[in-house]
Amino acid sequence: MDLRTVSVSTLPGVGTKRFEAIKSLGIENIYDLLFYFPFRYEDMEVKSLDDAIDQEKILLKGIVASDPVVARFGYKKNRLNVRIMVENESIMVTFFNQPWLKDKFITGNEVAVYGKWNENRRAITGMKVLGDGHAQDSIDSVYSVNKNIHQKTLVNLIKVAFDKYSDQIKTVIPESLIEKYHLMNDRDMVLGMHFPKTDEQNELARRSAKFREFFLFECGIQNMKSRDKKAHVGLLEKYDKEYIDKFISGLPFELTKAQTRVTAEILADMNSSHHMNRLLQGDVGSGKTIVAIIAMLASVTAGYQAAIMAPTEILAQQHFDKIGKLLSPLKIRTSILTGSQTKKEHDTIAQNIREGKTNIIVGTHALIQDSVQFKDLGLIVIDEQHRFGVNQRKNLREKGNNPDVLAMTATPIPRTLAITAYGDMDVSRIDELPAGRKKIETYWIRSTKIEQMYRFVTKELAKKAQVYVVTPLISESEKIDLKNAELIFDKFNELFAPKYKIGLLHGQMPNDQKEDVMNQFSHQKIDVLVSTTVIEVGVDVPNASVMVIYDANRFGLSQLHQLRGRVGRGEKQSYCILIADPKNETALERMKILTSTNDGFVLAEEDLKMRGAGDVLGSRQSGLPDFKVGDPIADINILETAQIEAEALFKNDAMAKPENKVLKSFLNDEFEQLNNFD
Ligand SMILES: Nc1ncnc2c1ncn2[C@@H]1O[C@H](COP(=O)(O)OP(=O)(O)OP(=O)(O)O)[C@@H](O)[C@H]1O
Repeated sequence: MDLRTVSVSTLPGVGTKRFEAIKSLGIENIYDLLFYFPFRYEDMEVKSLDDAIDQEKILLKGIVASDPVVARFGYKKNRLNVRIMVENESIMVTFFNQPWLKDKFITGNEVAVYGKWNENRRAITGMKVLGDGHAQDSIDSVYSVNKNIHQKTLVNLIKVAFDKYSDQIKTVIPESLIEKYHLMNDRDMVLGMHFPKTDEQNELARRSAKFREFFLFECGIQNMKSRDKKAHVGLLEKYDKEYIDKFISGLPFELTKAQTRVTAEILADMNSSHHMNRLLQGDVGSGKTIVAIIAMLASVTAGYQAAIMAPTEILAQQHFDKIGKLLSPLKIRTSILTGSQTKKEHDTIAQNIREGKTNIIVGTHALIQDSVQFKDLGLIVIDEQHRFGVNQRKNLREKGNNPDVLAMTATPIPRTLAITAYGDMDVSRIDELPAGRKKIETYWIRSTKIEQMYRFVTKELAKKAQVYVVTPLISESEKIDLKNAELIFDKFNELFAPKYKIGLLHGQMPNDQKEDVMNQFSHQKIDVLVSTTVIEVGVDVPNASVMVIYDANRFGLSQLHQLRGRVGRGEKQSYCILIADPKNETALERMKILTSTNDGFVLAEEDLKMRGAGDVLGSRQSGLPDFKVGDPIADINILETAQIEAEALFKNDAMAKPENKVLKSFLNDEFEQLNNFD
């Protein structure tokens, strides 16, 4: 019997109202109910007073030493006080608003009270009382419920369902893996998750449930990947190899080995009939842009259009300028589409794109509007892909006839994210910087020492350095940020103008002004650029060599690394000065890590540990699925094992084996849902 086809409403005691209530938790059938696991457990082991920790929960056992007294206070409130003797000490027990518990305390009887310990008063605020005989050790499961349904009701329903259907719980994980990793079968796991008798039993059940959850997820990913590969649905972009080789040898610099390798990987994908879904990862300044340009040019030589979507207008403009410089001598027609163009401009550009008059289109998310239709889109490049939501990426993909996709990111991908969020993508990595780059020297100073920074900047300016000064995000409000940037701008003017030219850049400036300031900075007409974080990603001015970041503790590690990556992009020795007054250990730790390493990978791993995946990649856009039992960061080892096993299963076509029958039919039903995961 498939428990997913048996409705919870068939259980005794579940009428229409209760069924509705339970549905509000997302539970409809017996399978859902049995796999609705507790989100935490309360340790109900009796402890000694020596183990009691202030403000933490504890279960204490003792003899009732006084008659309970219920006192009323306030409006309809009451308090029950009773003393119990625990290890020869009289402990005060208080329960709020549960006067009926009075009957549980009979002088001279043994009781166990679970509650919050107050060290100062040697007292406990009770949450639960276990009477005589019940005070043995146990573990209590705690479920996430809502106002429609009580913990107790839910637990009872799970009990009833388990008693009736436990024989029908089929184990979906292949037997060989259960043995290899010493896991529980699904029936024992369900039992150990809901009603554990010992910590060991619960521990094993949890490990099994985590493996099961990760493994099924990874099977979904593998399935998607193998479908993409098998079905010849991708575009075959037969590009002109000779032309591309010539273009590469004509570049003003030689590609690094890593750039050459990833370019070959990408071109091979494009030149095959399977669909390319590739992630290009390379640390800040490693030279991803030129690789993307080569790929786009290849697509054009194959007779297709190519598009690149950037997260900000500044970046789109920068790409457009670079592409124009390199490709217009070759008569490649390029255009740029952003949100700030007039309707007339937009319409003309969109028409050229539709009619195939434009070969390469650079844009922001304006590219995904309905009014933009391509004639024959062959390749999409998505720059800083985590800045776009899953849907935005999907929309762009749907613009052509399943075009090849190249996503780029400078965020080094910690293992967790590589396995989960990007699991269905092939990954190319640029793991070296262009020759001649020097290590950026990073210093951290407290705001009281700000004069040191001014002195340093004075010295560097005298050496013709260009300086970025990034002002903090004081609040969510752009206005306040701006005011702050203006104050700092004034200060720099006071100190350095007119000898040096100071520029100001912020998000609220009209586009053409932003462009103008950026242009002046990149042509060395501005010496110091005071900016909000609009310059965070991608901005490329190789001559700039000093980065000053105010209130650095307000930024995440990955973000600081991105900002710092705006310098050290040429051959000059570059510096980064972080101004911060860390208020706690973690903040202090972050400053220390930044000054000690330039390795984006190390920083991203640390960031992930400190802040969680959602924050590192921008919440909800991380593409990380919502796991229920496992935590992709804390349980990375289980996740990796699950990934390896799922991959092996698909690689060897082992799915056809009889031992995987249950898994296969289970997944067949689940895949529909998993396929939506982009
Ligand atoms: N092989 C190379 N040799 C020398 N310079 C290079 C090479 N490849 C790229 N560059 C230059 O290095 C700088 C950084 O390259 P690019 O802007 O592509 O970096 P990126 O990987 O996109 O970094 P970010 O993620 O910070 O935007 C550019 O000025 C680019 O022209």
